[in-house]
Amino acid sequence: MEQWIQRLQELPSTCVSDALQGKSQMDPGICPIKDEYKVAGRAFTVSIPPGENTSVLRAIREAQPGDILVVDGKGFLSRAVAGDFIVGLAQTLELGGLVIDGVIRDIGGTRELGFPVFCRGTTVAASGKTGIGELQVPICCGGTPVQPGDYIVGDRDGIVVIPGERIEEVLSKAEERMWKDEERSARILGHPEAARAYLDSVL
Ligand SMILES: O=C([O-])CC(=O)C(=O)O
Ligand SMILES: [Mg+2]
Repeated sequence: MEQWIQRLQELPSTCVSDALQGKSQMDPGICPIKDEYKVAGRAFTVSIPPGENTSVLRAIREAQPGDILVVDGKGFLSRAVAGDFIVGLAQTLELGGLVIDGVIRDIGGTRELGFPVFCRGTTVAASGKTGIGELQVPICCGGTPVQPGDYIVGDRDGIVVIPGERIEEVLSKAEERMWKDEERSARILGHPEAARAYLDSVL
Protein backbone atom coordinates (compact mmCIF):
# COMPACT_ATOMS: atom_id res chain seq x y z
CA MET A 1 0.00 0.00 0.00
CA GLU A 2 1.19 3.50 -0.79
CA GLN A 3 2.59 5.09 2.35
CA TRP A 4 0.30 8.11 1.74
CA ILE A 5 -2.77 5.94 2.02
CA GLN A 6 -1.56 4.39 5.27
CA ARG A 7 -1.08 7.91 6.67
CA LEU A 8 -4.51 9.00 5.37
CA GLN A 9 -6.20 6.10 7.15
CA GLU A 10 -4.96 7.43 10.50
CA LEU A 11 -6.49 10.88 9.97
CA PRO A 12 -9.96 12.11 10.98
CA SER A 13 -11.77 13.75 8.06
CA THR A 14 -12.12 16.90 10.18
CA CYS A 15 -8.33 17.43 10.28
CA VAL A 16 -8.09 16.91 6.52
CA SER A 17 -10.89 19.45 6.09
CA ASP A 18 -9.00 21.94 8.29
CA ALA A 19 -5.87 21.40 6.17
CA LEU A 20 -7.97 22.34 3.10
CA GLN A 21 -9.47 25.42 4.85
CA GLY A 22 -12.92 23.84 5.00
CA LYS A 23 -13.17 23.45 1.23
CA SER A 24 -13.61 20.36 -0.91
CA GLN A 25 -16.12 18.41 1.17
CA MET A 26 -19.08 16.48 -0.26
CA ASP A 27 -22.69 17.22 0.60
CA PRO A 28 -23.39 15.87 4.13
CA GLY A 29 -26.37 13.94 2.77
CA ILE A 30 -23.86 11.29 1.62
CA CYS A 31 -23.40 9.26 4.83
CA PRO A 32 -21.80 5.96 5.90
CA ILE A 33 -24.31 3.08 6.14
CA LYS A 34 -22.64 2.17 9.46
CA ASP A 35 -21.43 4.86 11.80
CA GLU A 36 -17.99 3.32 12.24
CA TYR A 37 -17.14 3.15 8.52
CA LYS A 38 -14.11 4.97 7.19
CA VAL A 39 -12.72 5.27 3.66
CA ALA A 40 -9.24 6.52 2.73
CA GLY A 41 -7.63 6.02 -0.65
CA ARG A 42 -7.36 6.96 -4.28
CA ALA A 43 -10.54 7.84 -6.18
CA PHE A 44 -11.61 5.70 -9.14
CA THR A 45 -14.35 7.83 -10.68
CA VAL A 46 -17.58 6.65 -12.32
CA SER A 47 -20.22 8.75 -14.03
CA ILE A 48 -23.62 7.15 -14.58
CA PRO A 49 -26.92 8.51 -15.89
CA PRO A 50 -29.70 8.55 -13.27
CA GLY A 51 -31.04 5.00 -12.78
CA GLU A 52 -28.34 3.10 -14.73
CA ASN A 53 -25.53 1.10 -13.11
CA THR A 54 -23.70 -1.12 -15.64
CA SER A 55 -20.67 1.15 -15.42
CA VAL A 56 -20.39 0.44 -11.71
CA LEU A 57 -19.77 -3.21 -12.62
CA ARG A 58 -17.19 -2.15 -15.23
CA ALA A 59 -15.49 0.03 -12.63
CA ILE A 60 -15.32 -2.83 -10.12
CA ARG A 61 -13.60 -4.91 -12.79
CA GLU A 62 -11.11 -2.13 -13.76
CA ALA A 63 -10.23 -0.59 -10.37
CA GLN A 64 -7.18 -1.62 -8.31
CA PRO A 65 -7.36 -3.09 -4.81
CA GLY A 66 -7.70 -0.27 -2.28
CA ASP A 67 -9.29 2.17 -4.76
CA ILE A 68 -12.36 4.07 -3.58
CA LEU A 69 -15.09 3.92 -6.22
CA VAL A 70 -16.64 7.39 -6.36
CA VAL A 71 -19.91 7.26 -8.29
CA ASP A 72 -21.70 10.33 -9.60
CA GLY A 73 -25.25 8.97 -9.70
CA LYS A 74 -26.55 12.56 -10.14
CA GLY A 75 -28.18 12.39 -6.71
CA PHE A 76 -30.98 10.24 -8.12
CA LEU A 77 -33.01 8.72 -5.26
CA SER A 78 -35.40 6.29 -6.98
CA ARG A 79 -33.09 3.57 -8.36
CA ALA A 80 -30.32 1.76 -6.49
CA VAL A 81 -26.75 2.24 -7.74
CA ALA A 82 -25.82 -1.02 -5.96
CA GLY A 83 -27.15 -3.67 -3.60
CA ASP A 84 -25.56 -6.38 -1.49
CA PHE A 85 -24.43 -8.35 -4.55
CA ILE A 86 -22.64 -5.47 -6.30
CA VAL A 87 -21.11 -4.25 -3.02
CA GLY A 88 -20.06 -7.86 -2.37
CA LEU A 89 -18.27 -7.90 -5.74
CA ALA A 90 -16.36 -4.73 -4.78
CA GLN A 91 -15.42 -6.33 -1.47
CA THR A 92 -14.37 -9.60 -3.13
CA LEU A 93 -11.99 -7.71 -5.43
CA GLU A 94 -10.60 -5.81 -2.41
CA LEU A 95 -11.62 -2.28 -3.34
CA GLY A 96 -11.33 0.23 -0.50
CA GLY A 97 -14.92 1.49 -0.42
CA LEU A 98 -17.84 2.93 -2.31
CA VAL A 99 -18.94 6.59 -2.25
CA ILE A 100 -22.18 7.18 -4.12
CA ASP A 101 -24.12 10.31 -4.97
CA GLY A 102 -27.27 8.23 -5.03
CA VAL A 103 -28.90 5.39 -3.12
CA ILE A 104 -28.45 1.63 -2.61
CA ARG A 105 -30.76 -1.27 -1.74
CA ASP A 106 -30.51 -4.56 0.21
CA ILE A 107 -29.41 -2.43 3.16
CA GLY A 108 -29.53 -5.31 5.68
CA GLY A 109 -27.31 -7.59 3.61
CA THR A 110 -25.02 -4.73 2.63
CA ARG A 111 -24.46 -3.77 6.29
CA GLU A 112 -23.66 -7.40 7.09
CA LEU A 113 -20.84 -7.41 4.52
CA GLY A 114 -18.77 -5.04 6.65
CA PHE A 115 -17.60 -3.08 3.60
CA PRO A 116 -17.62 0.73 3.76
CA VAL A 117 -20.39 2.30 1.66
CA PHE A 118 -21.34 5.98 1.78
CA CYS A 119 -24.58 7.03 0.04
CA ARG A 120 -27.78 9.11 0.32
CA GLY A 121 -29.99 6.31 1.64
CA THR A 122 -31.98 3.41 0.25
CA THR A 123 -34.66 2.51 -2.25
CA VAL A 124 -36.27 -0.77 -3.31
CA ALA A 125 -35.88 -0.42 -7.09
CA ALA A 126 -32.90 -1.64 -9.11
CA SER A 127 -31.17 0.39 -11.83
CA GLY A 128 -31.33 -0.31 -15.54
CA LYS A 129 -28.51 -2.20 -17.27
CA THR A 130 -28.17 -0.42 -20.61
CA GLY A 131 -24.41 -0.04 -20.36
CA ILE A 132 -24.14 3.74 -20.48
CA GLY A 133 -21.64 5.62 -18.33
CA GLU A 134 -17.98 6.64 -18.12
CA LEU A 135 -14.99 5.55 -16.04
CA GLN A 136 -12.05 7.61 -14.81
CA VAL A 137 -13.37 10.96 -16.02
CA PRO A 138 -13.69 14.19 -14.00
CA ILE A 139 -16.98 14.04 -12.07
CA CYS A 140 -18.95 15.97 -9.49
CA CYS A 141 -19.97 13.95 -6.42
CA GLY A 142 -22.03 15.53 -3.66
CA GLY A 143 -21.40 18.96 -5.19
CA THR A 144 -17.62 18.59 -5.23
CA PRO A 145 -15.37 18.00 -8.25
CA VAL A 146 -13.43 14.73 -8.15
CA GLN A 147 -10.67 13.86 -10.62
CA PRO A 148 -9.39 10.33 -11.15
CA GLY A 149 -6.45 9.93 -8.77
CA ASP A 150 -7.61 12.47 -6.21
CA TYR A 151 -7.60 11.16 -2.65
CA ILE A 152 -10.73 10.58 -0.56
CA VAL A 153 -11.09 10.54 3.22
CA GLY A 154 -14.52 9.84 4.65
CA ASP A 155 -15.95 8.96 8.05
CA ARG A 156 -19.06 9.75 10.10
CA ASP A 157 -18.20 13.49 9.98
CA GLY A 158 -18.22 13.67 6.18
CA ILE A 159 -16.20 13.09 3.02
CA VAL A 160 -13.29 15.25 1.89
CA VAL A 161 -11.62 15.24 -1.55
CA ILE A 162 -7.88 15.98 -1.70
CA PRO A 163 -6.54 17.02 -5.12
CA GLY A 164 -3.96 14.40 -6.15
CA GLU A 165 -1.13 16.93 -6.60
CA ARG A 166 -1.65 18.36 -3.08
CA ILE A 167 -1.57 15.07 -1.16
CA GLU A 168 1.84 15.53 0.47
CA GLU A 169 1.20 19.07 1.67
CA VAL A 170 -2.34 18.32 2.89
CA LEU A 171 -1.23 15.17 4.73
CA SER A 172 1.48 17.05 6.62
CA LYS A 173 -0.87 19.89 7.57
CA ALA A 174 -3.64 17.49 8.63
CA GLU A 175 -1.25 15.42 10.78
CA GLU A 176 0.06 18.54 12.47
CA ARG A 177 -3.52 19.60 13.14
CA MET A 178 -4.41 16.21 14.63
CA TRP A 179 -1.36 16.20 16.95
CA LYS A 180 -2.07 19.79 18.08
CA ASP A 181 -5.74 18.97 18.78
CA GLU A 182 -4.76 15.89 20.80
CA GLU A 183 -2.14 17.78 22.80
CA ARG A 184 -4.56 20.66 23.52
CA SER A 185 -7.37 18.35 24.67
CA ALA A 186 -5.03 16.34 26.93
CA ARG A 187 -3.65 19.54 28.50
CA ILE A 188 -6.94 21.43 28.96
CA LEU A 189 -10.02 19.17 29.14
CA GLY A 190 -10.76 17.94 32.65
CA HIS A 191 -8.50 20.67 34.11
CA PRO A 192 -10.63 23.69 35.15
CA GLU A 193 -7.70 26.06 35.67
CA ALA A 194 -6.20 25.24 32.28
CA ALA A 195 -9.68 25.57 30.71
CA ARG A 196 -10.12 29.07 32.20
CA ALA A 197 -6.62 30.08 31.13
CA TYR A 198 -7.37 28.87 27.60
CA LEU A 199 -10.65 30.79 27.39
CA ASP A 200 -8.94 33.95 28.71
CA SER A 201 -6.24 33.56 26.07
CA VAL A 202 -8.66 33.36 23.11
CA LEU A 203 -11.41 35.77 24.17
O1 LIG B 1 -28.45 -5.74 -9.14
C1 LIG B 1 -28.47 -4.55 -8.86
O2 LIG B 1 -28.46 -3.63 -9.71
C2 LIG B 1 -28.54 -4.12 -7.43
C3 LIG B 1 -28.69 -5.27 -6.49
O3 LIG B 1 -29.80 -5.63 -6.12
C4 LIG B 1 -27.49 -5.93 -5.95
O4 LIG B 1 -26.37 -5.53 -6.26
O5 LIG B 1 -27.67 -6.84 -5.14
MG1 LIG C 1 -29.81 -7.33 -4.75
